Amino acid sequence: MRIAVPNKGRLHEPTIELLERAGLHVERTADRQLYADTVDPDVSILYARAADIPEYVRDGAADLGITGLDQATESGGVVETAAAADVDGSTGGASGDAETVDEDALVDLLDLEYGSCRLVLAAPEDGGIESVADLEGRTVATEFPTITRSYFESAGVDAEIVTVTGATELTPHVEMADAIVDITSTGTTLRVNRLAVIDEVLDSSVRLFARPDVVDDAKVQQVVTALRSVLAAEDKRYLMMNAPKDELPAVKDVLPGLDGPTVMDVEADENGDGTVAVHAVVDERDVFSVITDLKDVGASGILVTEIERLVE
Ligand SMILES: Nc1ncnc2c1ncn2[C@@H]1O[C@H](COP(=O)(O)OP(=O)(O)OP(=O)(O)O)[C@@H](O)[C@H]1O
Ligand SMILES: O=P(O)(O)OC[C@H]1O[C@H](OP(=O)(O)OP(=O)(O)O)[C@H](O)[C@@H]1O
Ligand SMILES: [Mg+2]
Repeated sequence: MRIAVPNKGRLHEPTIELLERAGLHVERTADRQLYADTVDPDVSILYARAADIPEYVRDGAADLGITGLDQATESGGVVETAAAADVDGSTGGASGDAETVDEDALVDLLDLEYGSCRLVLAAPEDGGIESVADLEGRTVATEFPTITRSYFESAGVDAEIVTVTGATELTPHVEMADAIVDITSTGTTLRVNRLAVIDEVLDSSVRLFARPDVVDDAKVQQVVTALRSVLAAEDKRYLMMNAPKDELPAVKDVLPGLDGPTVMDVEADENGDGTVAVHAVVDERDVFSVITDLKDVGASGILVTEIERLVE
């Protein structure tokens, strides 16, 4: 099984890092390599441009692809979520309507939660363009012509779309366009170029994509489980502590845990006064208050550690 991943650009490093954390160690060879093996002999990596990855998956050059939702949407074909594509056969209703399933669709298996950005319609500040309707008969420059065309179609506005390959923000200032559809994340580039957001076109983040025919493949499911376990662990912490046995109910009240805390006898409890060790998984954002509450009920020696992966 082959996974297409970005060969360079801002998505390359975080993608390799995620695969590593998921236990799919990528073998490093020459810098300009096309393929790499992983620790799993059945899984290899194909390096490609972020924008080309959806096509590689559709064509069968790769089975899975990791890239931005914006890129998958731009490359054509409807992008279905795993549930909407009815991949596990358990969902019914409207999603089961075969006529709505596009042959070219890629299945959006998992939101990998990085590379977050927004595709927005933006126009010069104080330039008189305040809504999409103001662009009737005007020109819009973008690196995303497919998405932009369908956005204007749904808005019922007839605008001319000009395709550029970068530095889109410059085009309104050289009279090439009246507005742009471009990516923004921090908003710095728009601000520097005195452009104001008129409308949101698409919310994007990096996803794991698959062709519909490989979704039920056992290896694909293993990759999904491995990647999901990294995401699940990200905002959790593992807490270990000692607590007096008779305070256990109070300790358990403080620790919502996944399946409640694990409680173990402590060998060093020589005088048998009933000290136990308690381990639990806690939401990262709750750690601060949970520790205060634990100390109040007599817990001591509290350790907080990060979790590498959490397979549920
Ligand atoms: N601020 C941002 N600007 C551009 N892309 C972003 C941003 N934040 C997240 N992304 C995601 O990264 C993708 C761009 O990947 P790409 O490989 O083109 O990276 P890049 O760093 O822009 O490289 P290049 O030098 O080729 O432009 C976008 O399609 C989007 O999914
Ligand atoms: O909201 P911001 O944080 O400012 O990010 C948005 C900018 O970043 C991207 O450009 P990139 O750096 O990829 O350069 P490029 O145009 O050469 O692709 C994108 O095309 C915007 O111009
Ligand atoms: Mg770029």
